[in-house]
Amino acid sequence: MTKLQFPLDFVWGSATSSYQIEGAYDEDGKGESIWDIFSHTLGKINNNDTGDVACDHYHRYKEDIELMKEIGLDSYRFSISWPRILPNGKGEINQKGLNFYKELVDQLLEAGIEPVITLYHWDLPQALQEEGGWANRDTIKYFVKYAEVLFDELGAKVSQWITHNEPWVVSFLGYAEGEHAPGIKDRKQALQVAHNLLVSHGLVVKKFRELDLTGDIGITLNLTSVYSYSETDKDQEAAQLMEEYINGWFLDPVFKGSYPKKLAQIYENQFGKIDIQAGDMDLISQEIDFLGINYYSRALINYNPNSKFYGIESIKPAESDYTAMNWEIYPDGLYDLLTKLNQEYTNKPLYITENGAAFDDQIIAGQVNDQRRINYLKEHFKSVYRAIQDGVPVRGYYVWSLMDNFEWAYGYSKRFGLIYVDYNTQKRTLKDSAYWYQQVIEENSIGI
Ligand SMILES: OC[C@@H]1[C@@H](O)[C@H](O)[C@@H](O)c2[nH]c(CCc3ccccc3)c[n+]21
Repeated sequence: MTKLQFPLDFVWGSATSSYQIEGAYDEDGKGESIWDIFSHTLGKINNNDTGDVACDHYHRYKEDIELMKEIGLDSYRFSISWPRILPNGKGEINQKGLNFYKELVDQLLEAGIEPVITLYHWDLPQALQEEGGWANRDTIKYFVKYAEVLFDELGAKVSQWITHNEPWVVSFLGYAEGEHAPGIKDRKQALQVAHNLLVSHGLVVKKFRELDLTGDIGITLNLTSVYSYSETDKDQEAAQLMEEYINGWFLDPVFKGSYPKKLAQIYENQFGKIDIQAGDMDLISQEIDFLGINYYSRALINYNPNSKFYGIESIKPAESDYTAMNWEIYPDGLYDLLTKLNQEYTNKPLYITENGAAFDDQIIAGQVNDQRRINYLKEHFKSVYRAIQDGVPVRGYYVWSLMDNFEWAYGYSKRFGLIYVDYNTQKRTLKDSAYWYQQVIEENSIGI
């Protein structure tokens, strides 16, 4: 069997986020987040599931770290719950909340697992939402203060920081489509939110530099490879617009200091100007140390005059394979994305901060034979291998997710984990994919 050998220092990890796994939503002084409010609002989440208990990671973190050790992770990416640190988003620090993350980091380091912290993975303190949330430019300064508390407390121990997880989702699912917290449907407000998130990213990076911390800082964007369904001008124009909407809207400000021209003009014609202050774009596009990429699938686009979104229509080829999220399985898209990022945006190190798949996992006699997830991961690892061979500086890969968890509007109905969670008993069971991943990590290679 041929083995594809990864670079010696390649980082194999797995990722989670606070609201999706911690539970203890109102324990030890934690304040409410917008996701506590959203999930407690009937009809918003599948089966009216909530993150009140989730995987009870807040109490079971030691057991979960043992499982990370068993898999052999080099690194673990997790997010910090802002309202656990600052219950009102600003002001009084909740020491018990801070202690939880200090202990988590210490236990990870003791286990030889590198902690990578995401400062914001969607769980805004509800107290700030009541003042307008990310649509209010004041939230930016509270985010910087929150980051500073964590830099002061953990900066000496944590060497990799991510300012935001997927500002596109926060903006356009939270404030335009209304599918995510805070459930607002106002595309103009969503554009202001996107801008404020980017400014907050820039100011946190600036604060990180001022504190002269030893680690690296970057941002994680959900990105997809966009393809035109045909060579017709209309299809190609629609694909180009989708590229600007999904990828360019955040990649261009961060790496080029401006919004994508075509779509920015469409939005300005439709909504007027958003509030962009002098110096914002320079702040947003200041140097970062790495880019985090969350890749799941591609977008295949054709022009449809009846489409509700600027003539853009997504095509789902019948002959393709799909995950339980109905996302097309398209590993080549990861290779194409990585090479495009390196050629058109940045020579900085790239991390796959999320890639993974939900399938209808069944636990039978204490085992989960998730061969489809093994196949999915192997094919995507091969795409990363090809990109590295072509000189793209991909430094690491975090499987989404370490364990089954609260899948936002889908609640607990979608399982992405390497570890199966029985939510009635909270029993964890390593799936076949976890044992497969354990061997990949041990050998730092994949057999093809
Ligand atoms: O849906 C699986 C994961 C989430 O559980 C993570 O919290 C989130 O970072 C994340 N992002 C994506 C890709 C973008 C996306 C997010 C939500 C809904 C649809 C697409 C997939 N995922």
